[in-house]
Amino acid sequence: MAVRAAVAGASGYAGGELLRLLLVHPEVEIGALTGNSNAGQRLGALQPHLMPLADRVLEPTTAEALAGHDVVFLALPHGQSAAVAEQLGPDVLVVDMGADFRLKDAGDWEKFYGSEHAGTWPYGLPELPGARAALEGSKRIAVPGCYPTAVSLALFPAYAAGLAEAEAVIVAASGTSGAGKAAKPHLLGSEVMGSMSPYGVGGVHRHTPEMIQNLSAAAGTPVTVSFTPTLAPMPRGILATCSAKATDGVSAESLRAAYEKAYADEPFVHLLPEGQWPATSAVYGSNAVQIQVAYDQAAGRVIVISAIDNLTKGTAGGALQSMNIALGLDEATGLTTIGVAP
Ligand SMILES: NC(=O)C1=CN([C@@H]2O[C@H](COP(=O)(O)OP(=O)(O)OC[C@H]3O[C@@H](n4cnc5c(N)ncnc54)[C@H](OP(=O)(O)O)[C@@H]3O)[C@@H](O)[C@H]2O)C=CC1
Ligand SMILES: CC(=O)N[C@@H](CCC(=O)OP(=O)(O)O)C(=O)O
Repeated sequence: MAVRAAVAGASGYAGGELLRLLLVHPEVEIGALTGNSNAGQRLGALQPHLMPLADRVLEPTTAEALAGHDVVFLALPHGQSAAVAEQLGPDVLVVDMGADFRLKDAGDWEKFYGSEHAGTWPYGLPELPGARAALEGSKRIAVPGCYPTAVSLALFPAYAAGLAEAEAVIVAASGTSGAGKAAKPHLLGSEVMGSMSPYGVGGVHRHTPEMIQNLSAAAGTPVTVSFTPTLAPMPRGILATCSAKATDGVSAESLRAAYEKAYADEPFVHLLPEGQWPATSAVYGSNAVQIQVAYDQAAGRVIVISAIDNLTKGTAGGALQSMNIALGLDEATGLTTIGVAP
């Protein structure tokens, strides 16, 4: 019997990417599609690439519209999910692609998001230690942020293997779709084209506590994170350059061995052959993660570089991968590691 899925926020980038994937998921039937300011519009006018759904009309995002489904995906701005989720009942699988339920520490939430903490749900990054067990059979899933996905997958094996000191420095570039569809002055084509620029500098980006949460759990001790995001002139993709001081005795061989072991059986994470470097173009439109490691002996630092598609593994693909686990389906159902190139 098909899994009936509703998508709230179907007019946005994350909702659109999710629908692109759901349309080819063999176990899913697409139910209600909701929006906010675009309620009443044809989906074809908003997401012209989703041809089979072109004549579907968006409903307002209400509990009534989302009732009667096995799975409800919430692709809403952060702060909007809790009020919707609490009306959906405990038997529906609710997958929140926003930030509302990712953080464990209410103080962190209040500091970085400026509102009351709604709670903490099982975290939808299956590759992290213990994450799959928490997702199996769960009726609630918090999908990670796009940067924390790229950064946590890059660095957690080094921390879990005791190869990195508890301080990480991360500079990551994101494509502009990471910021959503709503018009913002710094995202105008004339500002973004042909230019790269930093934002959220100095420990203020709201993904910082999420990275700290994941890396500290892997290290078993608090890890400090200095995170600098940058905006790149491309529609999709994240390239994260992550480093940490190496612990005593680390070698290029021990570093590589730790990553080979961590990712040997992961269907979506590819530790690249030595000499090959991650590229956003190689993961475009796919759920794949490319990783490469290096030991900078002179600086005594572990360097790990990861590439993901922010809309796929960074949100909609990760959401679907976690849904598959929660429902007892094969984890890779409906997902591909095949990118679009050139
Ligand atoms: N873009 C990305 O790469 C990633 C996004 N996410 C998260 O996914 C969520 C959606 O992001 P994204 O798709 O990029 O954003 P968009 O701005 O592209 O889309 C936002 C969606 O939410 C709807 N919406 C806006 N305000 C409200 C409201 N008050 N109540 C109900 N619905 C509302 C919009 O409807 P309408 O258009 O009809 O007004 C639209 O469907 C966010 O929480 C984001 O942080 C997570 C990881 C990566
Ligand atoms: C390029 C860009 O602006 N990216 C967004 C991250 C998108 C995301 O993952 O947001 P949520 O945590 O709200 O889900 C940002 O830096 O705010």
